[in-house]
Amino acid sequence: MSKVPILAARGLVKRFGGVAAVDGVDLVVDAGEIRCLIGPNGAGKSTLFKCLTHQHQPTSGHVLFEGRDLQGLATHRIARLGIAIKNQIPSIYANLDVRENIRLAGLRRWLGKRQLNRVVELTLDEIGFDERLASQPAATLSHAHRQWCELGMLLASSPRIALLDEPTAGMTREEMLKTVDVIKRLNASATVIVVEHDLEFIARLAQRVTVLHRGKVLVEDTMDKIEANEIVRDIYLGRKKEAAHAEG
Ligand SMILES: Nc1ncnc2c1ncn2[C@@H]1O[C@H](COP(=O)(O)OP(=O)(O)OP(=O)(O)O)[C@@H](O)[C@H]1O
Repeated sequence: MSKVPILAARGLVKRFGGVAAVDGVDLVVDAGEIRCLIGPNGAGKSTLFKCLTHQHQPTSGHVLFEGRDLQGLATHRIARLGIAIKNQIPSIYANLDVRENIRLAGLRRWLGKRQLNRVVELTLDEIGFDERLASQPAATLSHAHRQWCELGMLLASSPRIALLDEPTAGMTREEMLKTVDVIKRLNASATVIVVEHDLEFIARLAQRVTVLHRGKVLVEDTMDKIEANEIVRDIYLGRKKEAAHAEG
C-alpha cells in the first residue's frame, strides 16, 4: 500500500496578471521530513509558501494535507488540522510576555493546567530562554529572540507540520546555528518545510532540498547533490555575477 504524503501540491499555479509566480509545481513531502525550498530572488518561493499555507488562493492546482484538499478551508480550520505557519513577520502578542505567548499557543492542545505548565517550561528550555527572557514582554525582545519566541509557540502547539518562511532572515551566524537546533527539536515531532536563502543553514538542516526557478521545480535532491549540480550553481553564481556587475 502506498504511503500518503503529509503534504502534496499538484499542478499548483499562481498568476499575478501576466506573471506566473508559481507555474505548475508538484511537490510531495513525507511525514517526518525537513524539506527546504530554495531558489534565487523572484523564483517564486514566497508565493509557493503562501499557496501551500493557503494564504494565497492558487489560480489552479491543489494542496493536499494527508490526501485532503485544503481548498475552501478557512485559516482556523487549517490550523486545527495541525498545520502551523511562521511567516517572516512574527505573529506574537507584543503586549504579553514570552511565557504567556507560549502558554496561549499551548492551549490548542487542550491539556490540563499542570500538563500545560510543564509544556510551557519545557518549551522555554528548548528555545534556551531563562527566567529573565521568559518574563519579558514580547515587544521588547530582540529580532532573533522574537523569532525564537514564535518557534517556541510552534513547539508548544505541537503541530503535525510546520511551514517556516525564512526563519533566519536578519540573524547573525551564531543565531542561525541556534535556530537550526530549535528547528531540529520541532522536527522531533513535526514535519518541517522551510523557505530559506542561507545555504549553510540548509546544509545543516535539510534532508531534501527543492530548488525553484522561474516558478517551477528545477531539481529536488540531497543538499550534497544540489551543491554539486552545475545548473543550480549557474543560477546562484549567475545571480552573484549580475550583482557584482551592478555594483560595478
Ligand atoms: N502580490 C504580487 N503581485 C504581483 N506580482 C507578484 C506578487 N507577489 C510576487 N510577485 C511576482 O512573482 C514572482 C515571484 O515572487 P516571489 O516573491 O514568490 O519570489 P521569491 O523566490 O520569494 O523571491 P525573494 O527571494 O526575492 O523573496 C516575482 O516576479 C514577483 O515580482
